[in-house]
Formats: sequence, structure tokens, C-alpha cells
Amino acid sequence: MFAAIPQTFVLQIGLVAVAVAAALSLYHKSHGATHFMVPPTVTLEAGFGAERLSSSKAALVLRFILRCVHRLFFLHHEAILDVPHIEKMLSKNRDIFDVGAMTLTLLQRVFGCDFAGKEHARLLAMRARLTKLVARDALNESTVIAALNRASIGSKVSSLITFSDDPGLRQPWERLDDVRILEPTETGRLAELDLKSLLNGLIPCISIPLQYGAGFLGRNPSLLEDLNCFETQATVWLWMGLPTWFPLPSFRRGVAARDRVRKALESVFRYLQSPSDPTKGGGYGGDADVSDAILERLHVFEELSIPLDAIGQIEFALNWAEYENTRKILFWFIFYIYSVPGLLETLRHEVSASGAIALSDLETRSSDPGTTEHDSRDITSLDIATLTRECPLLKSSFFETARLMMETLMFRQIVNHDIVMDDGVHRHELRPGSWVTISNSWTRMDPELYPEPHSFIPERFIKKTTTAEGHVHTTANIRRLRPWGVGPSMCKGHTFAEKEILAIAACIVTLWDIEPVGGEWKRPESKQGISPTLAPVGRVRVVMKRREKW
Ligand code: HEM
Repeated sequence: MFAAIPQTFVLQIGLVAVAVAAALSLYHKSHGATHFMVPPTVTLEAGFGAERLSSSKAALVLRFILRCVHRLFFLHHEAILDVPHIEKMLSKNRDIFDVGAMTLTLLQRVFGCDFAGKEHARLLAMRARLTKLVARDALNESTVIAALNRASIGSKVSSLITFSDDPGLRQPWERLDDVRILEPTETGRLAELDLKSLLNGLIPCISIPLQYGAGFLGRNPSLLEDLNCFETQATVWLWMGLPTWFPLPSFRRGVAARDRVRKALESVFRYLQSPSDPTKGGGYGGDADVSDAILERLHVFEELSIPLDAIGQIEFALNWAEYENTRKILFWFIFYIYSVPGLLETLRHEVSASGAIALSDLETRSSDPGTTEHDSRDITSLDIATLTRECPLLKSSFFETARLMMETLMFRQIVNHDIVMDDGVHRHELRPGSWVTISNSWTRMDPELYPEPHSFIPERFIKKTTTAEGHVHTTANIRRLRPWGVGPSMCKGHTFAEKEILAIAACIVTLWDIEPVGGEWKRPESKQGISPTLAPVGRVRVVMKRREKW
């Protein structure tokens, strides 16, 4: 990463970042940060994880200075590669590698939970119970397939991308973008838009009403803009420990957006706690259509006497874990599918041949009498089990997108015992209190594991096996790629995320033609935030057209 940028510039920026992180570490220490909060200098050094083996002078100097700062603060942090035996080590020593500190730091700094005076053990118990509930619903293959089938993804994708020229019929995600209808028809099926805005909005538009009720987005019309504003303006600064009063206007806007989302979520729980009391309903009617998962979480919050404002913050954090990576990686996945020569047609053929998607018969849609007529089809059913089993190239392309666009960092704190970790390059002696970050940034680009590592090779993860009867069986195998983290604290929603993304992508591929404005696909720049998936920078203007008569 650093190699492409002038070294003196990297050094100057890096030195400012080290000074800010050190000042923030001191600030938090003097404001009573407990030993379980991740120090800002550690988060900064973790961000340099990708440069661990770099011989660039700027990277070496910055790492040296950070290590001196850590010695001065009596801190110890090591960045480690995700080589195979590290995974075994984390699983075998689950009492030594603690993830609780990272989660509580995220909840406090980024989502604003005030943990002052709260019992640490109670907070950890809450974390464990909520994580278990998510894992129960989002890890098991058949539970996830049933949930996604109930979500009717196929018809949602059809109905959420309508491009109506009637402002009253616009979809919530269209508020994020300047959608230009190019050929106004009754169904508004040809439009110019920013692909990122569409895909950023689509996932929350599908998942949020399923959880908090069909009317939630309508009652909170600025929600999608607030999610974006919080993500782009505030999350990195908050994670670095910047206090919320810091007078940087864009940062303050991000924090205000966060607080509006928190309040919106809090109001659902306020209502659920006293559904018969109209004064507590947050000014709206009922939310009887919240999901069972929300009711179960309410039960946990009540049992552990978590106050309402903290419930809003924790709910926001859980939602963020669910949608933020998913929507970013969906963008990159769709971008690669449509921009890699030949891939779209091959995937269309694969999805169609799998029989996973059923379509309505050709339907003639016409706008005003005398204007253009369109023959188009809608998705009537989507069989997610078949899709994920019978479409290996779709799955392999998704893994390849994850390899290129997910920079996973895992934070752990060492507790209870000393331990030695050897990642094949260095031997690290760690003691209770030491911080460890495990990064996949080196291995995912290792040319020995992935030849031509910077190229997008759709079939890279395809595996062919021949059965005893001589049949060739083709599957997609994720092999050593670890986008979801490793060990006992790895992502608790990865089965859900993977299937949701494959399902949405298959529907888009089936229904839409997408072409870049200007005629040539240009991959946008990307930047690192606090979630593993790299964020696309800027807009990607495209023309989307409903497929006709195929
Ligand atoms: C593309 C989408 C996603 C990516 C790339 C992703 C990635 C990750 C990563 C890297 C971690 C940290 C793992 C570690 O420290 O070892 C994590 C944790 C977590 N993720 Fe995801 N995630 C995604 C989607 C989801 C979804 C859809 C859900 C919920 C339905 C979810 C729920 C969680 C939870 C609850 C944790 C905390 C696990 C724990 O501390 O034990 N994630 N995720």
C-alpha cells in the first residue's frame, strides 16, 4: 500500500497520526479508561498490519516510533499473520485470547454506550448472550435458508428497484442518489444512477423492515442517509478515540447521525416495553411486526436491566455488524460481475441452468398508449439452497471478490496466561494484557497461494473432483481465505451474509443489464474503514435497464 505513495508524505501523515493517537491514549487514560479498552495507539498500529513485512522506510520508522510509544505507556502489541496454525491456536486456547475487550471498546467508543459504573461481568454476559442468539439464527445452513426464503429476496429485488418517475413512489434508497429516469415509462425501467448508492441502500431496505417492522423506514425517512453519514464521517475517528465533542464539523454531523439512528431503534424497544401506553410509543402506533429475534433480544436486555438508551446503541452495533460489510461487498461483487469480460453471460447461464430462479411469463408492460412497450419478467420464486449448491462459479466469484476487497483484522487481548505465537516470520512472546491483531492482508495477496494475486480470476476457488463413477463434481471451496475471521470469535453471521449476497446478486444478474456511463468500467479507489470490507470511494454512474425478452 505504502509503496505507491511518496515516502516522505507517508512519514509526515504517519507522524501526525502517531502524535494524535498518543494524545488520545493519554486523554482516555486520564478519563478513566479501564484496562479492557483498546488503546488508540494499538488501533493505529493494527492499521499498519499490512505493512508488517514491508521494507518501506516510512513503514519501518512509524512502527519503530509506535513501539517506543507503547513501551512508554507500558503497552505491548503485536501484529501477526493469519497463517494456518494460528487458527488452531485460537481455537485451542479460547481462555487466553479474549475478544470481549474489542467488542466493549467498539460499543463504547463507536456506538456511544456509557459503561461507567457498569459491572464488567454483566456486560460480558450480555455480549455472550446476544452473540449466541445471532449465531443461532445466522450460522446454521438450514435456518439461514429458511429465513432468507421467508424474506422473499427475489420479489424484494424486483420491487425495490422500480425507478418510478413519481416522487411519491420512489424507494427509500433513491434518497441517497440522484436517479435520472432516462426513458420515462409507467414502470420506469431505464435509469442512470450511482451503483454504490443503490447497493448501499438495498441491503438495509431488505433487512431493516424484516427486523423492526414494515413501517420503520417510513417513520425514519433520514435513516439511510444517517447510516451513510455515520459510516463515512464518524466511525474511524470514533474508533481512534476522538471525543464526540471534538469541533470538526463533518465528524459532528456523523455523530449526530449516529444519535438519530440510536434514538429510532430505541423507540421500537420503548414501545415494546409498554405497548399499551401511548405516551411511551415514541409518537407512533405499533411495532407488532418486529421479528422474533428482536423480541428475544428484548428479553435479554430486560433480564440484564440494560437501560433504553444503551439498548438503542447496542441494537445499532448489531445492525451495523450485519449490514455494513454485506452492502460494501455486494457493491464490489456486482461491479466485478458486470465489468470482468464474459463473466456476466457465463453467470446468467449458470443461474438459469440451476433452476434456482423461477420467472413469470413474458408480460407486456406499456406506458402511455402509443409509447414504447416492454416485455419483461419478474422473479416468482428463488430457491436459495439450489442456488448455493448449483452455482459454483457465482460462489467462486464471490470468494474472489472477498479476497481482493476484504482486509480482515482481528483484535484479541491476552488474558490468564503467557503464550508464544510463531507466525512463520517472527516469534512473539505475549503476556496477560498484551494486544494481538491478526491480519489477512499479507496472506490474501500471497502469490504462492493465489497466483497473479492482483487479478480478478472468477474461477480461482473452483474445485473439481471426480467420483468413483467418473462424474466430475464442481464446487467452490474457500480454501485458506479467512474473510470472516478465525477461531471461536469468527463472524457469527457468515452463512447468512454469503447466501444473502449470492441471492441478491443472482436476482440482479437475472433481471438487469448494467452499463457504465461513458462506456468503460473503471474500478473506483477504495479505502479502509473500521469494517473489514474496503469502501469504494466516489460514485460509479451506470445505466440500468430491465432485461427484456430473453
Ligand atoms: C460480508 C459480510 C460480513 C463480513 C465480511 C463479516 C466479518 C466479520 C469479522 C471479520 C468479524 C470478526 C471476527 C474475529 O474477530 O475473529 C465478525 C464478527 C461478527 N459478525 Fe460478521 N461479517 C459479515 C456479516 C455479518 C452478518 C450478516 C452478521 C449477523 C447476521 C454478522 C454478525 C457478526 C457478529 C455477531 C460478530 C461478533 C462475533 C464474536 O465476537 O464472537 N456479521 N464479522
